[in-house]
Amino acid sequence: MPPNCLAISGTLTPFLYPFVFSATARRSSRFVFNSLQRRNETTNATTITATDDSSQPTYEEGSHLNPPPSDYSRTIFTDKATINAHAGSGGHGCISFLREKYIEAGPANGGDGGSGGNIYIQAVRGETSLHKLARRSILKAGRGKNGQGKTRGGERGDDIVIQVPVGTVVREIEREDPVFIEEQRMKLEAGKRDGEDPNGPWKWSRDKWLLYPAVTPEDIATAEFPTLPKPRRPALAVAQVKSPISLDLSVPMDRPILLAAGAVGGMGNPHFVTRTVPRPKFATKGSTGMRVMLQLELKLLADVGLVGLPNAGKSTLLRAMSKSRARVGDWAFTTLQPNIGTVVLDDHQGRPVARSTLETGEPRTNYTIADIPGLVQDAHLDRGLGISFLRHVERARVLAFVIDLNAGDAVQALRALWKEVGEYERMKIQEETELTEPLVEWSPFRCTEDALNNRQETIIVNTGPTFDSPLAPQVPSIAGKPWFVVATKADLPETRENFEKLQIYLDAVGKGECEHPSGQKNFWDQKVEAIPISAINGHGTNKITDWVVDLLDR
Ligand SMILES: Nc1nc2c(ncn2[C@@H]2O[C@H](COP(=O)(O)OP(=O)(O)OP(=O)(O)O)[C@@H](O)[C@H]2O)c(=O)[nH]1
Ligand SMILES: [Mg+2]
Repeated sequence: MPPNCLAISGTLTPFLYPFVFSATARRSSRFVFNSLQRRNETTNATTITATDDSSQPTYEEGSHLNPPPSDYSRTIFTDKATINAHAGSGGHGCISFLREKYIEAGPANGGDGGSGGNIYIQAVRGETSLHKLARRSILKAGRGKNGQGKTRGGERGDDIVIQVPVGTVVREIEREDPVFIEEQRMKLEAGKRDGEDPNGPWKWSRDKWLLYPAVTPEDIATAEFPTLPKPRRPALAVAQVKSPISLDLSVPMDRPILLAAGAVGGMGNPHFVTRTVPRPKFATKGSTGMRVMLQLELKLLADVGLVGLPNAGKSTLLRAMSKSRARVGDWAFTTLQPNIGTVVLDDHQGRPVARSTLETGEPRTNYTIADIPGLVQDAHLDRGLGISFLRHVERARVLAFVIDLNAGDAVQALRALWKEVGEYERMKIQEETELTEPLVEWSPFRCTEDALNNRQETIIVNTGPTFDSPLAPQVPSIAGKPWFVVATKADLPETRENFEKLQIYLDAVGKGECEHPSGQKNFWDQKVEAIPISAINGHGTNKITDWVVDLLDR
C-alpha cells in the first residue's frame, strides 16, 4: 500500500504547517517537531533560514533549490522538425572497350554504376532534442560512383543514418519515387499508342542514355538503340519501411532501420552487346534517388509528468528531487522548454530508498520526471505558451498535478488543469483522425455524361473515432493514467485550509460523489492523493518518491 499522505496530523504537518502546528499543539509535540526539523536540516541541506516571524519566511539565496541565474542549465531543445531525406542516385554505367597491345578495338568492358547511399533512421539514447535535424532541412545520401573501364563497377554512395532521440514519432508527408513515376509514365505511354512498342518514346531519351564521347551526330542518327531497360528497384527496397512511413521510435534501437534505399546504378555498355551491335557506344545513366519528406515529432518519455499552472513550483520540485538545473524564478513562464530529471532511488549511497522492480523483474534504480512550461487557463485557445507542451507528458506513466497552495483555490486550479489536459486530448484525437484518413474524398467525373448526370462531386465525409463516440475508449486516454496531486508551497502561512479543501474534494472524487475533474468516463478510478510538500526546503519529496514508485509498480 502506498503511504497514507492524507493524514494531516501525521508526521508531515509539523514542518509543513509550523504556524498552525505551533498554535495548536506546540507543547505536546515539541519533541517530534524539533526532531523532524533537525532531520530535515541535516538530510536535505535545507535552504530556509528560519526567522522568528514564521509568516515571512526568507530563503537563502544561491542554494540548489533557490538558485542564482548562473546555476541554470541552458540546453537547446526542439521537439519538431521537418526533413527532406534524399536517397543517393545511382552512378552512370561506363562505355569502354578493351584496348591492349595487338587488340586495337576489343570488346565492350564498361562497368556498371554504383548504387546510391541509403537513408536509415535510428533512435539512440544519447540524443535529447531534434534541434540538429531542424537546422538541416535536406539530408542527402551519397551518389553512387560511375562505373569504370575493365568492367569495374562504381563504388556505392555513402549511407546516412538519421539519429533521433528515443520517443520520436516519424510521419511521412510526401514521397517522390522516380521508379514509380517512371513505371506510371511507361504505362500511360503504352496505353496511348496502341500496337506500338511501349518503350518506343524512351529509346532516344537523353536523360536515360549516355553516349560515347567520340560519337558524331551521324552515328546517333544511324545507331540502333536497344529498348530501354525497365526501371529497376534496388534489391534493398524490400527491407524498406512500408509506405507511408509512420513510426513510433519509443525504444532505443540496436540497429538502424531503412527508410529509403539508394537508387540503382546505370548499366555499362557490355549489357547492350548484340549480334548486330558488337561494340555498343552507349550505356545507361544511374536512376535518381527517392525523396521522402518526413515530419519528426519528439514526445519525451518520462515516468512522471508534472502539470501545473505557471509559477506553481514545478521546476523547484524537479530540482528538489533530482540533480536537474532547471531554471527557477518568481514569475510566470520561467520554463520555456521541457526539462527531464532523473530521481536516483538509492540516493547514491547504495541503500535503496524505495524497493521497486521494473517490468523485466530487475530492480528499479531510478525514475524520470518531465517538467514542462506552465499551462494557463484557456491555454488550448493559444493563451500563454499553448498546450502543445503536453505532448511531453502525454506518454508519462503517471501524471503529477502541481498545485500552488498559496495561489488561490487549489480545487479550481486542479479543475482548470484537467480541462486543458482534456482539450489537448480532444485536439490530439482530431489530429490523428485527420492524419489516418482524409476527411473529404473527392471523386472527379469520369466522362462528360457523368458530369451532366451528377452535377455535384461525390463527397464522402469520414466518420472516424471521435472524442465522444463509442470508439473513443479504444484510444489511449490521458484520464486513464494514474495521477496524484502535489500540493506545494505548504510552508507558506494560511495554506492549510486550501490543502484541506483539496483533500476533501479528492476524497469525494475517489468515492464517486463528485465528478472526475477530467469530465471523462474512462478515468483512472483509484484513490487520488494530495501530497503536501515544500519544494524550496526539500520537505515531503520522499513521500512523492514512495507514491510514484508504488504507482509505477502496479
Ligand atoms: N515558499 C515556497 N516557494 C516556492 C516553493 N516552490 C517554489 N517556490 C518558488 O516559487 C517560484 C516559482 O518556482 P518555479 O519552480 O520556477 O515554478 P514553475 O512552476 O516551474 O514556473 P514556470 O516554469 O514559470 O511554469 C520561485 O520563486 C520559487 O522559489 C515552495 O515550496 N515554497
Ligand atoms: Mg518552471
